[in-house]
Amino acid sequence: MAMAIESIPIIDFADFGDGTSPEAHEIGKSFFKACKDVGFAYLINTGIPQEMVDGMFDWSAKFFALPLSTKQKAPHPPEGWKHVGYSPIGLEQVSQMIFDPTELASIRKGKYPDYKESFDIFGQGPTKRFDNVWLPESDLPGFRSYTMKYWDTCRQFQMERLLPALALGMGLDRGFFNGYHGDGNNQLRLLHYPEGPVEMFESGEKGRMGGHTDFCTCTMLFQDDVGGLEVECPGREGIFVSVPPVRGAAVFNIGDFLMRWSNDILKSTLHRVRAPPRREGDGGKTRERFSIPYVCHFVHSPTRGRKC
Ligand SMILES: O=C(O)CCC(=O)C(=O)O
Ligand SMILES: [Fe+2]
Repeated sequence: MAMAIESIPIIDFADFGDGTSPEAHEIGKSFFKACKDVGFAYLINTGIPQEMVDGMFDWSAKFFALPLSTKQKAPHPPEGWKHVGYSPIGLEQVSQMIFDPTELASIRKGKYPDYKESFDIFGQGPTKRFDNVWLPESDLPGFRSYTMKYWDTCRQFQMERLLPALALGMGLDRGFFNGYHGDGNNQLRLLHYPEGPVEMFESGEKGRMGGHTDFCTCTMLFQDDVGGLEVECPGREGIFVSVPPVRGAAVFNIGDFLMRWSNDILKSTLHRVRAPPRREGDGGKTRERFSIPYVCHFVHSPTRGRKC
C-alpha cells in the first residue's frame, strides 16, 4: 500500500548559474543530501523548457498511436542489452537481481507482469556501442529530429547543472562527473502504459513496471499527470510511497553505478510503477500513462577529468 510522501526533497536549480556561486554550492549540498538520504528528488527550474517537455509527450503519444505494424518497422534488436528501437507490450519485463532463465520466465507468468511498450534511443557519440533504430521518416515525419533535439536539451542540463551540482555537493571539483560522462552515452526512453480494464490491474493479471533499481549512474524523468510511480522508503523494505506528478518537475534518482562507486553513500532506491486507483468516470478502464526517462550512463573517455 503506497503512502503519500512529503519526504522526497525538491531541489531548485533556479540560482545555479554557472555553478561558481555560493548559491550553487548550497544547491549542490541539498542535492547531495537528497541523494544520500532518499536517492530520489524532484528537480525544478532545470532550464529544460516546459514546452519542450510537452512537445516530447505529444510526439510520444503520436508514436504509440501508430499501428503496431508501423511501430515494428523500428524493432528493438534481439540482444536484450541493445536498448534501442520499439519494444511492444510484454517484451520488456523488469525484475531485480534475477538472472536464472526459469525464474525470469515465471515472472512473466506471475502477478503484475509489465503491461507497457517503449521506444528507446541512445546518444550517438564516438563511444557509442550501437546505432539507433528509427522508423522510416515518412511514417512519422519530424519525430526523429524532435527526439534528438530533446535528447540534446536533457544532455545540456546533465552537463551544465545536474552533474556539477552533485559533484559540488560531494566536495569534488564541479567537473568531476562530467569527465566520466564523456560523449553522452545516455538513453532516452519513451514509455507508454496502455489503458486496460480496471479488473485486469486490480487482480494482478497485469501490472505496469515491477520493482527495480536502475543500473545507470542516474536517471531523470518526466511523467504525465496520471501517477503510479512509487519508491521504497529508505530503510523500510516493502513499504512504498508514491511520487505524485508535479508539473514542471523532473523526478531524479541515483542508479546502481553511482551507489557502488560512492561505496553506498549515494542510494539507488527500489521503485516501481503501479496502476492508479479506480476513478469515477473512467468507464471501468485504467487510464493510459506516459513517462519519459533520460538515463545517464558512465562513459570512459579521453575527456575524463576535464574541468567544465
Ligand atoms: O515510468 C516511470 O515512471 C518509471 C520508469 C522507470 O523506472 C524506468 O524506466 O527505469
Ligand atoms: Fe527505473
